[in-house]
Amino acid sequence: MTGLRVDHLSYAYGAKQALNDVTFSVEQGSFCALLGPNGAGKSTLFALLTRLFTSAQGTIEIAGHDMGRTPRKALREMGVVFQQPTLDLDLTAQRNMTYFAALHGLSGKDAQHRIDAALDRLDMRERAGEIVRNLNGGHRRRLEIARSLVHTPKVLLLDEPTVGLDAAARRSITDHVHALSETEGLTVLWATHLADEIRDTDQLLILHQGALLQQGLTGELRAGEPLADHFLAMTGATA
Ligand SMILES: Nc1ncnc2c1ncn2[C@@H]1O[C@H](COP(=O)(O)OP(=O)(O)OP(=O)(O)O)[C@@H](O)[C@H]1O
Repeated sequence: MTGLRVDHLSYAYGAKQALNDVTFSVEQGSFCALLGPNGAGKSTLFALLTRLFTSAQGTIEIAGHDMGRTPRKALREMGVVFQQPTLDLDLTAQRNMTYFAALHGLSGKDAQHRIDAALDRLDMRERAGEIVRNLNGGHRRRLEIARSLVHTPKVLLLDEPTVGLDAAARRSITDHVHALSETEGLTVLWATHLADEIRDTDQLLILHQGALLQQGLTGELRAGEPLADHFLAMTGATA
């Protein structure tokens, strides 16, 4: 089954073509990395996938639901972690989770059960009572990922989720999210410009100047070359 399907998607800001006829699909339970240099069109793609923007050209399907025809069903199956953090720093981790659950119509014991499970998945349960301002950057990011899973989506989208984190926190978060796709069947789209966050067994999309230059299994695409070198050869940009 397909977790995420994008078909002939294009988008322009006035005369500036930001995405040009992008087509790809990600199987349910797969981890797919979207690698592109600054300005490649990653954020534009995320804005379209999350329906912040709409486009008359192309279609998007989330867990079998067409975003244009049945947006609510499609969005219900989606968890999103945006590049800019959106936690309330003055509330506890728990309150941030409860608030988000309520936005999804979840309350009471059912909500708490889901919150506990989501915090457990990211090893954050013991920090539930802490004020977010007192958490380090890595723990805040893990909390945001836990929060995005409260309504048990089938597809998780993350837009450069490790920006600003140190190497250890980056490693921990990439490991956690890889584990979510492996053990829980979550479909993951992970946008990054950092080649070291990507594994040979991940599906890879290389986006450059709004177009997909390559897609396939990372290990096969890089064919023995370090991924950063392969990316440089494809795009002229460092990763
Ligand atoms: N509001 C806008 N008006 C005009 N052009 C824009 C606008 N937003 C983005 N662009 C252009 O569209 C292209 C794609 O931008 P986008 O932000 O999607 O890239 P990105 O891969 O997410 O880059 P970054 O990693 O820097 O966020 C870039 O050339 C950018 O300059």
